[in-house]
Amino acid sequence: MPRLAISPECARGLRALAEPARRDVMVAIRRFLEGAADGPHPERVHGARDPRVAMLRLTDRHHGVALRQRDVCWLLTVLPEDEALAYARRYGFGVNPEIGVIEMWDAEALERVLPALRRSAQASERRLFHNHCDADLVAVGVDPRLIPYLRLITTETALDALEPLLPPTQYAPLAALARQRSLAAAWRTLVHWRTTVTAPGPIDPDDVVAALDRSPHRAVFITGTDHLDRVIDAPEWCFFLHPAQHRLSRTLRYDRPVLVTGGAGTGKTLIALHRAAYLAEHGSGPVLLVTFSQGLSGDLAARLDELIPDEALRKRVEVSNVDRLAHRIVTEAEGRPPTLVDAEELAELWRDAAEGERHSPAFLLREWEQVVLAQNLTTLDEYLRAARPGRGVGLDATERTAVWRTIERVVERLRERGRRTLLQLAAEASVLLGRATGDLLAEGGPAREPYRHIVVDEAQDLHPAQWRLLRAAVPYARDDLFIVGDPHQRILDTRVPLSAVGIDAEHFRLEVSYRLPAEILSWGVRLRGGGPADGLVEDAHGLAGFRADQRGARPLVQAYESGEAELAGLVDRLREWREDGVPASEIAVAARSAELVRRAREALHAAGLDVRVTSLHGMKGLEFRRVAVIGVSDGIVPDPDALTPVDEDPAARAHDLQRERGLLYVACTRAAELLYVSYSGRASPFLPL
Ligand SMILES: Nc1ncnc2c1ncn2[C@@H]1O[C@H](COP(=O)(O)OP(=O)(O)OP(=O)(O)O)[C@@H](O)[C@H]1O
Repeated sequence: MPRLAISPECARGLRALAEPARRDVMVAIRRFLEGAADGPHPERVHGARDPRVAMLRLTDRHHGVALRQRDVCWLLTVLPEDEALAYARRYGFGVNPEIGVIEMWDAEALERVLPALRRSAQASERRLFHNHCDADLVAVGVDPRLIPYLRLITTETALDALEPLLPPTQYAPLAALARQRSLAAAWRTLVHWRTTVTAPGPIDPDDVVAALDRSPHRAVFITGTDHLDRVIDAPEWCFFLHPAQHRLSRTLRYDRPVLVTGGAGTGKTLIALHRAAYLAEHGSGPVLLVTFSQGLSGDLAARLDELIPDEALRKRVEVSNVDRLAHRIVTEAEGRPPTLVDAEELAELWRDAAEGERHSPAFLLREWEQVVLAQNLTTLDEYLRAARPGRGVGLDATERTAVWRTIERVVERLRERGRRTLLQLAAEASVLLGRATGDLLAEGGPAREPYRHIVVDEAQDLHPAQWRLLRAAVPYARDDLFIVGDPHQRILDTRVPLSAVGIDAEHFRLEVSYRLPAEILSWGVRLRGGGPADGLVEDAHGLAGFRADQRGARPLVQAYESGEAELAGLVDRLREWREDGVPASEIAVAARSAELVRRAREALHAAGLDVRVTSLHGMKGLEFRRVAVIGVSDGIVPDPDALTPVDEDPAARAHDLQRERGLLYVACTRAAELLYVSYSGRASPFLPL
């Protein structure tokens, strides 16, 4: 029986085929897979650059192009006959001598540029790689067949011009070698492309099958006809992970908690989903996949359904958000659901309590959440001795005592009314779990943590009380916590390093955004400011190195005379997008103020444009092809009501500004294709010039 592997390009092409051609092609591929005597057979292609290239006559019109070795056929594409023939003759194939992954390059185009390379080499004495012998180049993974071309290259610009013709695993080390002139730097670029943690064993450059096994981002081996249908029908991210994504999500075991950070669109959520799926299959108990909000957990659950079609396996993963988890644990312990206080009532309680006090209600609320609840302080004595990280105004012992008394009054009022905040619930739930575990451990019984593995998405916004809850909900054991997040996308005030909540995590960083075109990414980085963002990790990194592989349109920033003109401009813009054929579900509009959200919704609804219109907060974690962010005007962004007065607490104000900036950055980086930003009057001070 032949073995079939499918490339992501092939899966994409098959998905795009119109019916009935698609159905007929799929029937033929199934027959090939089943080894049917009258099914398609690989045929040699005359004039192919690689003798292993074969053609499969799938239907009268469509032919498959494959690379064949032994019983394996790696199906690269399905095209009309002429195009398939041209494709088959065009590409060269190899196995990276250093990391053993499969490589494919545009050999025909390279041959076409050869005369130009020769001419420029004749005109210049300089050779870009003159310092490196052939063995050096092979040591950083260069295919020996490409070396004659490299010897003609005179400048970095000439090398960059060849990038589209070379496999990325050839271009990346060469570019590093040209820029940094160091073999170690060149070699390091290759490590990103390894799909396993450990280096592969000896590499046979002629063994295509072994190379395909090492390249799950380029080839999925099909196990049967049902699997074939799934690989073609499911979204690409379900089967084809980029090497770092694959490596991180499918590592056999982690002995310590893991933290993966990376900029917008680097695939953190996909990694979290794949890790959860991996743990469902290979882990040793119930898995919790947890995120920040209820809306996001709904989205995660739907994506996990796509990733794990097997119902029994899917049931091993519970998808939730931290608030819901806390609520459930408290409900179970108390036998009835706790009553939550709403924001208005809480604000009123703080207003009453602060009357006649030195500090404002907002200051006191922050002190409660960021110092008292964050450190789980339960007595005045503990509070008097506590550090107050992130708080800009010092408090002496007398002031602390007064603040503590005020906080106590509010907590007491809440207790009297039988109401609690979500953070209080998280704190109580972690105590409840700790108690259960402690008791059982004391008896020498099994641990009572409800989960064996926890995977956390959007980790940057979790409060220390929530971290304590998660820590208490899973035993200290291998593969306990797998955490993904981006400190630059923080939209709340928590900036806690994991080490401060007892999580000693091994840290990995992702650098390539697969969502953003380079133009939106670099604009976004200017908006956000590339400096380090604190939280999650102790040694905060900036956004240096964060990059995108794809190019696209620059963000369009549009100024208007008035709010009305801005809304009219939005309606025109969205009409255009719909006329371009973009489905309404792939468009989102966001604004900072609830009033603007309401007005935009009305204007768009009246124009028959029913797209998602939401607050900047509501954009967190989502993705759309086209995004419009409106009302990015001075006086709206940052929201003046969300800023602490500078004379009250300058540090808190600086944090507020950073949070508001992060919020705008999050909304703008949801756009995978086009970003439109508008304002009326003066532009927001956050907008890059
Ligand atoms: N392996 C992949 N296959 C297909 N698409 C991918 C892959 N990796 C990333 N992408 C694209 O990049 C997008 C971003 O992935 P994901 O949402 O996991 O990133 P993220 O790092 O969680 O983003 P953010 O932090 O901005 O929410 C995906 O929705 C998808 O469009």
